[in-house]
Amino acid sequence: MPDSFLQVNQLSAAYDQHEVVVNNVTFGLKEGELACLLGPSGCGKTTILRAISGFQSIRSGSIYLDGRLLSDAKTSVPPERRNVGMVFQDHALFPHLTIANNVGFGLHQLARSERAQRVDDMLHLVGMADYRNQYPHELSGGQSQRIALARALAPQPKLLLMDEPFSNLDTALRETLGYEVRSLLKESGITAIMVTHDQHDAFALGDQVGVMANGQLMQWDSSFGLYHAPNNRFVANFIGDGVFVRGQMVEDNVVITNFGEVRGESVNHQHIGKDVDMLIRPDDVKYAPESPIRARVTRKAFKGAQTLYTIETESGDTLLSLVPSHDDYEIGDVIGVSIEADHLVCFEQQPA
Ligand SMILES: Nc1ncnc2c1ncn2[C@@H]1O[C@H](COP(=O)(O)OP(=O)(O)OP(=O)(O)O)[C@@H](O)[C@H]1O
Repeated sequence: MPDSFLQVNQLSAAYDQHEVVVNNVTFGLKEGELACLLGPSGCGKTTILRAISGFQSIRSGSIYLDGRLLSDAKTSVPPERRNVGMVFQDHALFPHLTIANNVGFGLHQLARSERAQRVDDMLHLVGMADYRNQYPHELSGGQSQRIALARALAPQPKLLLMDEPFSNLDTALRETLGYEVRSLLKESGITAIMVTHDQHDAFALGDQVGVMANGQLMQWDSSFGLYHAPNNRFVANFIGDGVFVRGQMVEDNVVITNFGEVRGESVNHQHIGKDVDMLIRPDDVKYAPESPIRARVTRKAFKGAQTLYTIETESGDTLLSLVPSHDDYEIGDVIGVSIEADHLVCFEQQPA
């Protein structure tokens, strides 16, 4: 039985005779939540959306929406009966229809006056009411994406799927539009999944984020959980910056490294007494002039408010350190740092 509003259970999917491209994926989404699917190109994100929308049959597993079975190995409710809306990367607006007719396109079942009212509501919702009589070629990329969103929301779907909706937009616009879309979905209580390549988008927008690799879901968690408690090396490497240092977990919350003891709350306890590779994030490495841990700056990347330094400790370990950019150091400078890791993220040590 489904536990969540959208429940995807052990989903596997393949194209024709090809091997599976989505492998045993399970996740649940509560009503009104926005999830982001994140992962490298070709890892199966779009295929999951296609399976949920009904354009892709599934090999095994099941998909339930609001308690209703949409897909399993034997069942496939047709896309138009799923009550699922889609927004694509390229907007896919109909060029020969006005903006109003684009938005009203999926509303043929409504009476004319009701349809006009719904179109009007949707155009107001996305702040595009003044454009109703214009044509898609007269709109900017961001405006087109708003219309694509209005069109997908017009039939009042139970679930909205968005496949890289901002990828053709410049950084400033994608950020603004991202927040707009999130608040709009929250206001309307719409449950949604957004596929993205961009972890900043995923972190900023998703209530839940799924990280995928090679057709598998590596972790389904909050952004905080993915960053601070990645449950495998792939997620640790893929999410955020960081380096692995070698050490030994001597107690639950203590790892001894070549440059000293690091304390923090352990997120994987099974390594006590073992050699480990420990993840250290740049925000764990604080500038501390008096600290006995001395390190030489080997690289710097100015990021505006902060500078990301690559540093090498006297013990020969490489670390990253994020320092407010008011403190400016040159390559070759030796600085003091302290390691303040709230969480100890350790994995079984790999051969050097
Ligand atoms: N129509 C198809 N026929 C055969 N294989 C396909 C088809 N569409 C996608 N694939 C393959 O399925 C795998 C997953 O593709 P999918 O589009 O789901 O990945 P993705 O994570 O969305 O990638 P991207 O981020 O590049 O869009 C890839 O290896 C891809 O080559």
